[in-house]
Amino acid sequence: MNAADTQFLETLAKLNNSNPFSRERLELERQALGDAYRPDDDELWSRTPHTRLKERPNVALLTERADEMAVRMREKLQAGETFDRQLQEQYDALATYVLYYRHVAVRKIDEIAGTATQAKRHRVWREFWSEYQLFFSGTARVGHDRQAAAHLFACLFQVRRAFKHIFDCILGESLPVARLREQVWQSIFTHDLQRYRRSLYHSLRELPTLITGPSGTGKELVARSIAMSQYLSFDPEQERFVEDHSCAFTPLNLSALSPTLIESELFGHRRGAFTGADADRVGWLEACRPHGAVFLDEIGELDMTIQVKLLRVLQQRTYCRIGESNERTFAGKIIAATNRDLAAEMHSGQFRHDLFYRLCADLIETPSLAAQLADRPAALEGLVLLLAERIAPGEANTLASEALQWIAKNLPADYAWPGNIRELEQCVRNILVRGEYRPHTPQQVSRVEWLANAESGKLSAEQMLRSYATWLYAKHGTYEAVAKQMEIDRRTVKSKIDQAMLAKLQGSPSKRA
Ligand SMILES: Nc1ncnc2c1ncn2[C@@H]1O[C@H](COP(=O)(O)OP(=O)(O)OP(=O)(O)O)[C@@H](O)[C@H]1O
Repeated sequence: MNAADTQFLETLAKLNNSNPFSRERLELERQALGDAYRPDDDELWSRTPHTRLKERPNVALLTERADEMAVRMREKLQAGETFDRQLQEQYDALATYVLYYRHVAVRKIDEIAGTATQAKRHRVWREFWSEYQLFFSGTARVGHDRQAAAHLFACLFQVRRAFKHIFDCILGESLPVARLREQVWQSIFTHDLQRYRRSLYHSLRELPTLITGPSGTGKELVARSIAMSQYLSFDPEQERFVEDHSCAFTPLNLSALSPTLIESELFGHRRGAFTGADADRVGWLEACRPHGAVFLDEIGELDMTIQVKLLRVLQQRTYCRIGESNERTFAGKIIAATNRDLAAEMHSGQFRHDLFYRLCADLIETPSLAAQLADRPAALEGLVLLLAERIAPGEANTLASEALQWIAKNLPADYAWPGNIRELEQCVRNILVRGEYRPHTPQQVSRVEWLANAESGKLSAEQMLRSYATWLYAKHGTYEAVAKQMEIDRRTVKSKIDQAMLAKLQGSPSKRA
């Protein structure tokens, strides 16, 4: 093996364990390929409307070289040569890389998943297993049996799913969004993929993830990507995954529910536990599969008494149904989100310290669209085109150019997009349907739908109270601030918020429960 081979092998071992959304990854590709590296292919970390990963020449070149070197090294092993520990580890990484690209990356997810036909799954697994044996039997690799192969297959399938969800769903070419993709990957695998594969793949779900960021910046999207990318064991005897990954996500919008309902939805209840509980009910924590996640949207809304119970779930993984005393164990992952300043709420006594710190073990922040465009104004073009592909696939190019022209002509260059990507999506949709878009700023909605009604004397005292409370809430963002201004109690404010009006004020569709 010459110096170039040694350098390639060393770098590829690092690359095999690196975060594909990091800048480090591009640097490693550059090192591994040397003069052959194509600098014009520098976009792995940010998907553009014109780039797809499999078309990247650098990846194709790397795969080709890795393939060729893996076969050479395998022949040496078969001829009786032995590798020292370091070389053996590098060979393991090289073989893993090759197995991924030959058997997993080239497959569509539903060719491998639990939903695939038995015949398809059988073929994919058998091909993987037989090449795994070719690479590893007779080597010093620890545990090169069927179970070890099944575990590696499961990990590589997880990598495939995570990559697809993050790369395809979290759009944006700016640096803040590139960092977001990198963070999401770390939430799934940590920063050390090798350690994850070795020992963390089952226990990492015990760490909750907290996603913060303004409304409409993709917090739910991020939560879904994490939930759908959890580890699933592969059973080599049955030749199938233990579960279907597609039903792993359970979202719960806490702001739309009363405290009693939240408690019952989350923990379940026993028949007769409270008025109206006329049958036993399984809560979301109980229904969540071990590889799944419960997503608690608007965690800042959680009542203090439920915060205590949730803390117990996070610390001890246990909870009780309402009206029961026997403890049950929660098997999945908790993902929470908020667009409020949870640290400030903790300091003002509205959110428990212990729960806050527990949730912060893994923190992700979604950037506002304004921050993305400040970093890279041209990112708007790519986003509009990708959103247009989602909205009207057959008309994406024409719709995107119509939308971009309309935006350039009618909105100020520094328009802040207060509803973020959700608003941009709505703008593109409106332009498709009506050929124009009218931003729903708080001032406009208030003038058109509320003050105008008040001026014409149409509102009852109750409607007036609800509208005013909602309008203030949209401005201030907390019940406390509204309560203080209106000189009424926080709970009354909460009960008066009109969700439909709030959604309009925030430029977003009404929340579902
Ligand atoms: N980075 C992104 N890439 C692609 N789509 C995005 C992105 N961010 C947001 N969106 C889209 O914007 C819409 C709103 O996203 P989502 O519901 O995840 O936002 P959110 O931050 O959870 O909002 P809220 O705080 O109001 O619940 C969705 O249609 C989502 O697909």
